[in-house]
Amino acid sequence: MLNVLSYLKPYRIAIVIALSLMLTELVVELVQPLLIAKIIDDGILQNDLSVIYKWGAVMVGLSLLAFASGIINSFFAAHVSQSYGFDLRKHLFLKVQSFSFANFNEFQTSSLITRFTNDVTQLQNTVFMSLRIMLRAPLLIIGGMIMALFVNVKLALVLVIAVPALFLFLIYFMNKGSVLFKAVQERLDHVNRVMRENLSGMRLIKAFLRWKYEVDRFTNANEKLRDKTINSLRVIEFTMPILLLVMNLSIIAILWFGSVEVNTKQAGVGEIVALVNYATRIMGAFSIFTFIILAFSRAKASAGRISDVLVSEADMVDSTDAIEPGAFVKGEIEFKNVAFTYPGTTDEVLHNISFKAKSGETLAILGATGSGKSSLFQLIPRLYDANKGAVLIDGHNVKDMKQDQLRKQIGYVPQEALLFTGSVSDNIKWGKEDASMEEIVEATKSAQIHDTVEKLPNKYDTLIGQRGVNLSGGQKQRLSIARALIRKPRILLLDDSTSALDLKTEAKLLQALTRYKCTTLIITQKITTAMEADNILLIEDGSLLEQGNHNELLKKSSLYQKIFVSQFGEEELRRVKGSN
Ligand SMILES: Nc1ncnc2c1ncn2[C@@H]1O[C@H](COP(=O)(O)OP(=O)(O)OP(=O)(O)O)[C@@H](O)[C@H]1O
Repeated sequence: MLNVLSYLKPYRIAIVIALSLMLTELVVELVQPLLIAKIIDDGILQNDLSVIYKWGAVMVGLSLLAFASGIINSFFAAHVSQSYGFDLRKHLFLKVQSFSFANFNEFQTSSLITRFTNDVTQLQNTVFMSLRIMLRAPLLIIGGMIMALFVNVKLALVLVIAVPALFLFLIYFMNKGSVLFKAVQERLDHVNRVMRENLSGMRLIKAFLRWKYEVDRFTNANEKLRDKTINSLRVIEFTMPILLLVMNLSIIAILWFGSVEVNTKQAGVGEIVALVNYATRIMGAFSIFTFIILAFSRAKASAGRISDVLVSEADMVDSTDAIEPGAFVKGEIEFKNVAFTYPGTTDEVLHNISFKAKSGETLAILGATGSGKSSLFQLIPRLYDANKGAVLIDGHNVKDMKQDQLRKQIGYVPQEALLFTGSVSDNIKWGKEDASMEEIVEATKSAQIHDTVEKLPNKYDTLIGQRGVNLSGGQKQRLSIARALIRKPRILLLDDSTSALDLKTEAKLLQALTRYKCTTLIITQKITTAMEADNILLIEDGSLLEQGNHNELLKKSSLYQKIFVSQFGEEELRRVKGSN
């Protein structure tokens, strides 16, 4: 909580001004009953009009002062709360950018979205309310009691007993509420998660006629959110009637004992009126306490959730003496006895992998689905760190390099071609912000997508829908390749990125890649692609089964022969072996 509140520091002057103005309003409110008592006792009961005029004018003047203070206070409260929300979102965003995938395992995406939006808004509103009314309520209660004691100590004892009891009662509910509202936010996370999965998988849902299942899943999550919220509100609900009961009983007690005091001339009517007035104001302040408990309980839960993200240590940070490979990287890749287990899991997915790809070479990686090919790729740009052994680039362990310098040298095309909302050229420039139109065209020509882009309605300015919905799978793949090529990387990683291309286009693409002279690693299922590579790695169940070029593997690897036969037939294998 303190961690999250520390973001208010830059606004301390504005906060002090807002609180001073709020205190001005409060003082006026506390003085009013005293003035009323004076007007009744010294003016009305004594038939002295001058007293009525004089204190009446003071009351009007003070009301105007409170009015002006209220308006200026609102201005500062809005400024502070909005700026605070802005800063929190910014710091959360920056923090999340520094996360490794291991960090991401800690927080689900839907939960992060709820924290960025709902939780920040909750805190922002609480800050606004605190500067406007929330702090005013407890101060009004305490100030009201003190003033009541000042007016008549004996009668004010009623309030001295009732108010602290109510305070303790409310604090108990506040703590209880905070636990319950944390659970509400978790349910909200769940609703967001279901909604997110549903919206991103809409095509699949329609194709598999799964909408009814999805509606049920959403209804279930929604019901759980409703029930939990109702449950939490229930705790808060009966605080209000109890408050009213206790305060009304206090007022009756003041009137009862007050009438005795007036009869015995130990108190004036004005004093009783002032005390009842203080009691009513205290009751008003207490009644907004229910709302305050609600807001603070939610804010406390939200602050905890935001704080969890902010204090979470990014586990992949550059060491202070990290090497800067800069532009000198040759692009030589070496894996030395590498083993890898995904964070938070126990099964090793890569075992003792060793291989080398010399600068400018092309290396194909073949293996069954789930054998660990993509996992191996992710260790090169350090999306994850190897648990054993070392991944070396130009002889340096990637763990010793500056991450951004390392990644600058790598063009990575992930298995799922992900595009962003924006134009075709925006998406390609994503790989190099300052790329010229010539560079864009050069990249798209190499990726064999230039002709297709030229046929789009607005060519390079054609807008791509969310995640590239208006493009075919092969078009998305080639645009992703163009995005990687525009950086002229020293290392190019293609994770099954040519799977949707026909053989002719793929051959042209591979030919074009040779011009880039980068070290290229291609995960592929196609023998035709592997044939073009200088070296082929055969991966099975996370182990490197065999390596060699096409001809070598055809001779020595039964698995490679099997893959070859599955794509070209027994006869072709016999023919090729015979001609070798
Ligand atoms: N983020 C993750 N957390 C935990 N385990 C994972 C994660 N990603 C993949 N795995 C597991 O690691 C193993 C290797 O997966 P990987 O994606 O590397 O295989 P692959 O050979 O690239 O498969 P495919 O050809 O289907 O893409 C699989 O058993 C998979 O379940």
